[in-house]
Amino acid sequence: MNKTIVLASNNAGKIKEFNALLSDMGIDVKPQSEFNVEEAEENGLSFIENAILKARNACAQTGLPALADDSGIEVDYLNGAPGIYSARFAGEHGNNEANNTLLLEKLDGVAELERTARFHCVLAYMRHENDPTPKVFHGVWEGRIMTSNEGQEGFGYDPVFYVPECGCSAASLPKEVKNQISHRAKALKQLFAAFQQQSSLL
Ligand SMILES: O=c1nc[nH]c2c1ncn2[C@H]1C[C@H](O)[C@@H](COP(=O)(O)OP(=O)(O)OP(=O)(O)O)O1
Ligand SMILES: [Mg+2]
Repeated sequence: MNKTIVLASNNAGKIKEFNALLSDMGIDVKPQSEFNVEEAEENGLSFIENAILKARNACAQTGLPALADDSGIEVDYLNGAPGIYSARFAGEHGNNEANNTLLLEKLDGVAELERTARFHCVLAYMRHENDPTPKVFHGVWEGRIMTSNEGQEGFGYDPVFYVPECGCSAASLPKEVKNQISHRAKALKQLFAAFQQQSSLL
């Protein structure tokens, strides 16, 4: 398995995690910035649609197979928000600090049991632009929203995401631990199993 796959993401935090996880699997992934891929418009109405849009866009602009990740956090008290809009919850795309502050504000005074939330990671893998059967994988990580920021590791909502199985925030976990148990790790394990079962995918 030594073929190049384009990673259809511009998120530095995600790219780091993919590099760590996929190099363990012997897969060579290159971020789309190396091919000057212009970002896709994420106008789908689900993680699945957005992941496919991003993968197809990267295939079209590189002629290579592509893997995209659309992910976000679903908060029960907010009826599932921010969901697919997680990256722009507070308005400006990718302003993690503002997103976390807004989320803490919206849950101000809400009791622990009502603060349940989960991360979703949907991966879409496409062999080429017109691939009629994109492979889609979905990982979920259950937790709840903290009452303040904690921890320096990770990215995005990690400082406000409490991981019950570890008793701390996701941003307090060493990256090796997060990369074993996260939504992204779970989806990638499925992808890897599919690659092993069906080598014609690569
Ligand atoms: O493990 C995670 N730990 C913390 N936060 C996370 C995680 N995984 C996703 N997230 C958050 C970041 C962003 O607010 C949104 C993803 O948005 P999403 O559109 O998929 O990514 P993005 O625009 O940052 O980069 P790109 O589309 O180029 O891959 O969910
Ligand atoms: Mg995005």
